[in-house]
Amino acid sequence: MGNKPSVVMVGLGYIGLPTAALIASKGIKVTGVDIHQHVVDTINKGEIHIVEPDLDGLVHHVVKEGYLTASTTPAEADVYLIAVPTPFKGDHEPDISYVEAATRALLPTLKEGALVIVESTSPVGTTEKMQAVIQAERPELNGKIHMAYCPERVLPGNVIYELEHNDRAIGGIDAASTDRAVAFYKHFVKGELHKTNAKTAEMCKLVENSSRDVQIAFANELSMICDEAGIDVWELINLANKHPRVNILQPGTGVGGHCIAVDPWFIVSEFPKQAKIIRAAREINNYKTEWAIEKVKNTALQFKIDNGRDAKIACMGLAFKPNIDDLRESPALLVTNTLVNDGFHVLAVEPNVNSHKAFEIHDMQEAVAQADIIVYLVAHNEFKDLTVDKTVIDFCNVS
Ligand SMILES: NC(=O)C1=CN([C@@H]2O[C@H](COP(=O)(O)OP(=O)(O)OC[C@H]3O[C@@H](n4cnc5c(N)ncnc54)[C@H](O)[C@@H]3O)[C@@H](O)[C@H]2O)C=CC1
Ligand SMILES: CC(=O)N[C@@H]1[C@@H](OP(=O)(O)OP(=O)(O)OC[C@H]2O[C@@H](n3ccc(=O)[nH]c3=O)[C@H](O)[C@@H]2O)O[C@H](C(=O)O)[C@@H](O)[C@@H]1O
Repeated sequence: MGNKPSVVMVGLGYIGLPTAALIASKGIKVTGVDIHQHVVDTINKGEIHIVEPDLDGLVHHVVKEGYLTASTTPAEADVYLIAVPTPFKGDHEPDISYVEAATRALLPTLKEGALVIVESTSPVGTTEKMQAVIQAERPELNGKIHMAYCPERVLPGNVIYELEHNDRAIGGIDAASTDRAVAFYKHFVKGELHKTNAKTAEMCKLVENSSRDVQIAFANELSMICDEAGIDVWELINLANKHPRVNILQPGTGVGGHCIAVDPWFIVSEFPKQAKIIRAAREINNYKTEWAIEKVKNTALQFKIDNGRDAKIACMGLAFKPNIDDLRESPALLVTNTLVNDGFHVLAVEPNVNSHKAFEIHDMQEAVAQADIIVYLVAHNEFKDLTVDKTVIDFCNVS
């Protein structure tokens, strides 16, 4: 490997594309690989298929300069990175079939001295399993390639900055692999690079997201206790956080997105007897969404008893968290969908999205004027300046 390695990035989604573009921006030749032809074609035009601030300019630049090209098949390279999906299947079992398919796709191009890095969030032991796949299919490379796991920690919406500046945990299958991977990340990461082994790095990623899930579950549990007790949970948390060693997170409509709501299950499914708090947190955060649905329904039914007609309910926000347009695994969307499907009169509002296949998206002011009940599901900035003199149900401290 010369000073600047050649790189293949397998998977060109929310993680793979920004990472490939950042590496390419350092003057390193990157081949991005994706199974979807339209993804490859879009990138080769210097355009992007996902929404992330500042990504379009970066991709346009590195494609134009010839440092990033996309393809449906891998080329031979010094370093291979894998950033394909790792969803769960069935009863919350991790599905590593995409990582295995990506690993198998690399097999024909692997050469002695190559470094293979898994970045996909993965259950503990995945990197060793992929090592076994390579050993079985290319036994002549045994002991002659390096492998490591390096999880991604970026926050959607701030990916380009965090990719470069976050610290990283890097765990090889052996010390030499760790050192190789650290040397590689030094080309484009300014954060500290912390050495460990593959299993610890795999668990580290799962633990980071589980820790946040547990902390949010505590806040959500408090919100339901306070509702029963007639206490303002936001005031309570604010007061409790004045303690020098207390830092409670914010309750909401539930926990969404395709990571924090997924990754803790990878620990629970592998360690079902031990992972009691982690499982409880997942259940509490899911229950918070059901609880919210019941609360809205009960308020609407009481409105009907009092007024002799159906309530018009403005559902304020559909995204999985504030100030983004991402609706994946969104508790707010689940609340809105459930109310619509159960026959309630819903006016859906989402300032960051123009249209939705299941229902009309209403103008914010128009919905507030028309509605009888205003339900704040996501704390979008746009909602904070609204003046509302109707019944308000606020799950996210907007009002
Ligand atoms: N999106 C996020 O904010 C974060 C995601 N992660 C993890 O990173 C991994 C990737 O996630 P995203 O980039 O969000 O997923 P994504 O769904 O946006 O992108 C994955 C890409 O991989 C492609 N792909 C699937 N199988 C392939 C194969 N065999 N060969 C080549 N390409 C293939 C898909 O077509 C897709 O374009 C997951 O494990 C996720 O949990 C980790 C931290 C943050
Ligand atoms: C430990 C951690 O902060 N992980 C990050 C997380 O990104 P994500 O955008 O999913 O996290 P988030 O901002 O906490 O939002 C998750 C969900 O939790 C909710 N949420 C968040 C904080 C809070 O106090 N209360 C609350 O209810 C949000 O509304 C949202 O529905 O998961 C990412 C991932 O793994 O994909 C990871 O890279 C990010 O660094």
